[in-house]
Amino acid sequence: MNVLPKGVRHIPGHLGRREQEDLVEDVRSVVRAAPLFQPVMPRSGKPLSVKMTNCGELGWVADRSGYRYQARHPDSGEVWPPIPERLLKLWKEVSGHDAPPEACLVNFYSETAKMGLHQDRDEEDFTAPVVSVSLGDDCLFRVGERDRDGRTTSIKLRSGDVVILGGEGRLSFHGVDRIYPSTSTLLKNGGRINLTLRRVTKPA
Ligand SMILES: O=C(O)CCC(=O)C(=O)O
Ligand SMILES: [Fe+2]
Repeated sequence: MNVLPKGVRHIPGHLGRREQEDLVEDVRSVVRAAPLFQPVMPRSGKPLSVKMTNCGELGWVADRSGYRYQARHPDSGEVWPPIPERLLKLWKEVSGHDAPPEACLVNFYSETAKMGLHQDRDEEDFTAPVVSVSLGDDCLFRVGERDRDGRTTSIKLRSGDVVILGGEGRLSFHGVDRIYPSTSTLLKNGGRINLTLRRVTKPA
């Protein structure tokens, strides 16, 4: 069995098939209100391989001027749609944190997409965990420690799995090395959706 770094929790199969299907419907409504956009690397402008959107009071965006949270969609200028009730419920179940999430990033991975090793550190406050949900095709998820050169462990994430980075694991480096095409029947056109719930602002 893989030993995960301290503060990193993997809950395989937390969501059953029906719940996953309901979440996909929720994501579809979010995408209708806030279409997927193409994030790019700051400075270089090189596109990331994932497409993104958000729901919640704040959304995470990446463009030539940097990585940040903002209240509006970068293309349409509209506020983000609210975080679906189902995800607020999940946060209550697993986060161990009183205050609700402020941001939910929706990442869409095609069969060839990946995400380089990084820390989630654009938030003002790290006392709340990061809670993330996988839907659709399996992926190879890599997670390490607080420094980039630390030991890393790789685990397969499947549809319905939940990962929590909290406490000592809140700033663990992590990334997605690959997607395993056609491993799930959840999404009609294949690929993987990741939903990442975070608190952004410091408690009042
Ligand atoms: O897709 C995943 O499982 C991880 C996504 C992620 O790390 C992020 O959006 O910051
Ligand atoms: Fe991340």
